[in-house]
Amino acid sequence: MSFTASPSIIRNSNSWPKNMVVCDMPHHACRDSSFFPNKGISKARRNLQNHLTVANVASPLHVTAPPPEKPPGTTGGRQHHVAWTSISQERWEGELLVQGHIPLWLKGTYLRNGPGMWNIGDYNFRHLFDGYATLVGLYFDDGRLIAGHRQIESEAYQAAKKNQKICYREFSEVPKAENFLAYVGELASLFSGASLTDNANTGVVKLGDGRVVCLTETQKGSIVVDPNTLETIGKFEYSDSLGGLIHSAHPIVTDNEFLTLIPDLVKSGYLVVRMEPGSNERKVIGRVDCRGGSSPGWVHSFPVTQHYVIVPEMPLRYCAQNLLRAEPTPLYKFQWHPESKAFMHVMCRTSGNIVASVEVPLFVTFHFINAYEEQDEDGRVTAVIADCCEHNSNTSILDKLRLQNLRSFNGNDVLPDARVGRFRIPLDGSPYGTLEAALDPNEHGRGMDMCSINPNYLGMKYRYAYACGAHRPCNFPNTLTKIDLQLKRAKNWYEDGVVPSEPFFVPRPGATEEDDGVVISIISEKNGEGYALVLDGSTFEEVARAKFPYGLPYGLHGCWVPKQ
Ligand SMILES: CC(=O)/C=C/C=C(C)/C=C/C1=C(C)CCCC1(C)C
Ligand SMILES: CC(/C=C/C=O)=C\C=C\C=O
Ligand SMILES: [Fe+2]
Repeated sequence: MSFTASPSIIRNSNSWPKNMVVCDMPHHACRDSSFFPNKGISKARRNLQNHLTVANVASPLHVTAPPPEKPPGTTGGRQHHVAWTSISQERWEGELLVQGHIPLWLKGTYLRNGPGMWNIGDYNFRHLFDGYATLVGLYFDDGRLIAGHRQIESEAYQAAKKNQKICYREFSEVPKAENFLAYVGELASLFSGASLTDNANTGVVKLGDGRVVCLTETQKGSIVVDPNTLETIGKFEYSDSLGGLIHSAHPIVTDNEFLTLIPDLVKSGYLVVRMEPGSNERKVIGRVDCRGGSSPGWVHSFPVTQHYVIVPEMPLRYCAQNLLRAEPTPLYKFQWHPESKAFMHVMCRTSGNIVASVEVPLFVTFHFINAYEEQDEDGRVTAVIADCCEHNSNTSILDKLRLQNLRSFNGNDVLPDARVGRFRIPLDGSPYGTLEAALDPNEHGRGMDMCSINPNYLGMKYRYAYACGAHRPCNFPNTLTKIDLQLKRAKNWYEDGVVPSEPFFVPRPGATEEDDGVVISIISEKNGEGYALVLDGSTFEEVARAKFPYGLPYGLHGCWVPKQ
């Protein structure tokens, strides 16, 4: 990854760089993405690269830029937190002033995706997950940090800008009948998936072949981006004929493979599929038939072990009627079916055989943290352990993420309790698995979501997880927490009024300790500002922070692209 600031940033450290590629127009004024010719940004990148090569600086060169003029977001006349305020420029890029010391080994780009724009013109979206995708990049090199963000040019976003209205079905928003009929043609488009969004606002992954793809829950919302310029390159087209309209928002991605689950809404089940680096073709490993209900459970994410893919069957199930509704229900496109029970299925990665399928206590989760195989003294695998951010089987968390709720915090503690839910799935043929808190949830303020681990421990016995916890009273997870699953303790980072995004762990190259690395998060502050934060993965103390010239909206998931 290369730095991407203009040379004027370096020469002129006290003023807004003249040739920085900035749009401080309100987003609805930026209707045409050709407004920003790519030529400028590439030239700036080349110039800075040349500068770095010649100067080979070890200490950061600073720029302080004035915040773009932006009307604060308001709810009923009251200014609301910048975390829940739409980004006001389509893109920005510049070097940040670093306080503290970014480790010199940290060379690469942290990319973070999320729904950063929650309105089109005067129309305000309802739910956090509805927003159009904003991709943020933090480029680390030589202790310096260049940051940028850019809107992802999905068809849904482009159509909304052009027509000044929603044209595709988002998480909760549905276009008014005349809009989408006019836009995509006929009603059949609903069933073919043509009216579903491709707004890739949930996560971003680096495939083994180097391609970087932004994702959401719709398959058509797989969009290839350039990690250097944050530019939208185009659709990631799956070349197989597996069909299906949706998939897990969180595939398991390593240098060797891409694994995901494709829910089958017709014959209630899931296809477990695998794609090789360099390929666009997913191949079926196996199929799981659901044991409860006529519809599969929502699979936002799933875990793997060394030998198995774990397929969760959550009683919060996709609901065909709700998919077709024009107005959102309290559970959006889903329905809670406690009578259908909850199950965990374990599939062998190589044969596709189901080696265990057990009933488990009811649960609600977005995010699995990790899983591993438990062995007895003789090294025989006796069970699978799978950990997740579990919302005490309370579905109300989905509705708590409505923007109106997030924007109206008045000091009352309204965040439902959550925990690290640990499933134990026996492999001896027993019909039941267990689900218990892996540590006392008070250790992390009974808030728990947006987790990461050391990626070298994926599918293996592990000790540490990083996540967002709670410092109560709050209405959203507002701390960063390091969970020690061995000692059953948590260490928490908190500052008054902050909304931190997912703490993302980057291991130090060559490290032998699991927590030897850094944790990166992007913080939105109550005064409308924000900064990138780097914590030591081991001590969980701050090592550096770098203020943005503007506060960023909340974001969801990220990935690390090491410098080549
Ligand atoms: C941002 C996030 O975490 C989740 C986003 C989920 C989305 C966009 C879900 C979209 C869907 C539709 C538009 C119709 C089909 C069902 C479903 C996958 C929920
Ligand atoms: C931000 C979130 C839950 C927070 C609750 O405590 C869930 C995000 C899910 C999508 O990625
Ligand atoms: Fe997620």
